[in-house]
Amino acid sequence: MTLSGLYAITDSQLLAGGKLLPYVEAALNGGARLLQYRDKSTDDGRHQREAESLLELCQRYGATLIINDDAELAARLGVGVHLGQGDGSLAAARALLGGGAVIGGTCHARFELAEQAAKEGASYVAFGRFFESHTKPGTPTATVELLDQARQHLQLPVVAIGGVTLDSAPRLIEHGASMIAVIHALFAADSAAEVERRARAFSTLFAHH
Ligand SMILES: Cc1ncc(COP(=O)(O)OP(=O)(O)O)c(N)n1
Ligand SMILES: Cc1ncsc1CCOP(=O)(O)O
Ligand SMILES: [Mg+2]
Repeated sequence: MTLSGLYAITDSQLLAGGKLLPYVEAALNGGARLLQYRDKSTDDGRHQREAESLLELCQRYGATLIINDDAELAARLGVGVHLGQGDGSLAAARALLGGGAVIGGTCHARFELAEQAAKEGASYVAFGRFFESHTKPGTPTATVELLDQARQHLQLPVVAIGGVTLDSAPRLIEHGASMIAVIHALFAADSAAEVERRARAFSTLFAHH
């Protein structure tokens, strides 16, 4: 599987009212290679149902599905997981999901968290937020120097996240981000056609990398 390109992340508010599947399909049509199912509610039944539908879509498009926060749901579906600093151990997730699963870890703006994530068996590390984020304001701010440091000293693909737009993404990619994770600049759109157009524009940025 590819750990490079546009990494689309769902949002239960932006995709409410029946938009989840059509907007995600549009993002996949536009070239998103990874999809994270992120729903911060505690509705386990909905999580299970929606994640199953998203898995079916991802399989159709050859994309990789990753579940936010919940390694057990990921294990039930046989997919990957993304864990933040308070979401449980990456090593335990690796033991649960096996060697082939994509497991990502949030490292905010701290290189030593990325070194730790690598030791615990992460498949990628995520730095950010890089810019003001409507979706998750107030987290620590990362810089492109951190991306340079990761490119030089870390043997893992790097995700850049947080307020990334079509205008700001190229610089992050130039500094070594293998994936750009996006919610608002992709899914805050009036139509599925617009999501597809944006996904294609993000994906094109990776064409020469
Ligand atoms: C790709 C990616 N990077 C970072 C995050 C943030 O994870 P976390 O810090 O656990 O915050 P929540 O997303 O759980 O609110 C992410 N989800 N995905
Ligand atoms: C989940 C997360 N973690 C750090 S910033 C962020 C939100 C990313 O969403 P957006 O692309 O809308 O800023
Ligand atoms: Mg989390």
